Amino acid sequence: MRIVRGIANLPALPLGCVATIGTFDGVHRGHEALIRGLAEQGRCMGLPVVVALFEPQPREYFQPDQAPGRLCRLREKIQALAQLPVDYALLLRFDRGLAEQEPEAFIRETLIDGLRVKYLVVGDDFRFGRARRGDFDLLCRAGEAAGYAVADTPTFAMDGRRVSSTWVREALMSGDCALAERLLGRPYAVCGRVVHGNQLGRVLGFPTANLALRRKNVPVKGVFAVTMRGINGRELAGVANVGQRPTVDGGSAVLLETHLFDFHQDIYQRLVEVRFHGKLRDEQRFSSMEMLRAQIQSDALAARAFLAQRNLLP
Ligand SMILES: Cc1cc2nc3c(=O)[nH]c(=O)nc-3n(C[C@H](O)[C@H](O)[C@H](O)COP(=O)(O)O)c2cc1C
Ligand SMILES: Nc1ncnc2c1ncn2[C@@H]1O[C@H](COP(=O)(O)OP(=O)(O)OP(=O)(O)O)[C@@H](O)[C@H]1O
Repeated sequence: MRIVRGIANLPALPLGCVATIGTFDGVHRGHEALIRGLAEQGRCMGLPVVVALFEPQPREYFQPDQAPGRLCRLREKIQALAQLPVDYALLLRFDRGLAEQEPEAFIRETLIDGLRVKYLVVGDDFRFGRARRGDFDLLCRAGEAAGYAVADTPTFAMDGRRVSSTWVREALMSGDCALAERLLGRPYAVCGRVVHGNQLGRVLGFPTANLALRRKNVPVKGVFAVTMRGINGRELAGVANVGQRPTVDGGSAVLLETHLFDFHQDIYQRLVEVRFHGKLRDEQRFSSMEMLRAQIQSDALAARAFLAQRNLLP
């Protein structure tokens, strides 16, 4: 899969392509089904598969303070798309120019002249262009004139509900990691670099690898049984807290802190992935460090038991 920043950087696609456009937050099983269907069409037509992504996500552009916590950063989204049959991930910068572009101009410049799209798949609720005036019907009408086909996606549902990024967020907020995993097709995970904390963890007896979350809003909060990938080629087990550490007045930044079991290496600066398997409790403010320490100790035992049950303890 090639990553292309902006339509101007797309290599010439002489025969055109099959394409889809969207937010794709989390790259869940609904997205996967759509992309696999698109790739099948691409194979039949002998055309490459393009997934066009808006970045930032449109809701983040329009409502920066109210947009829901995103499930993944761009880097993770690209990693997940790279596991699917996608030839090009096209990043469309969602800025004022794009938000205010007339939908007809978007169709002409991006879809027809840029992508030379021959087959486009979007949800029938897809809206785009100035004042969200562009819709499925407009895409179809323009397609008839320009010679591309438009299809909407058959809904991919589980337990009678359409799988969506919103549902994955709801599952995580309610602490249901198992449901999030079913909807995503893999455990919910956060990637990042290990940064320095204030070294209190060692004093507490529970050193932690800290990841700065660099987002205002995260869809997970509280204490979890986790595993970590990216160190020594193994999956390490641990217990993690996502929060603001009210007991030690951790400030306003949300941190993901992971205590790995039976592990004593220096991993500062390492790029790791933390996978969330089960929620143990909400973060709390304790009246003493000793109470916090005792609680973390019982969290660690609970996490070990939880992971052992799922064969995730090395
Ligand atoms: C499993 C676990 C659970 C935690 N739970 C809480 C909590 O409920 N309340 C809180 O204020 N801090 C909690 N913490 C955060 C600790 O306050 C933090 O790890 C400690 O202050 C060390 O910070 P440092 O890494 O910056 O040195 C938790 C940490 C871990 C690893
Ligand atoms: N469950 C699904 N079945 C089929 N197509 C889907 C499904 N979920 C999303 N899509 C399609 O994938 C594309 C990208 O979806 P997008 O990420 O915008 O929506 P979403 O996952 O429903 O997120 P949200 O919950 O934020 O609305 C769209 O064309 C959308 O219609």
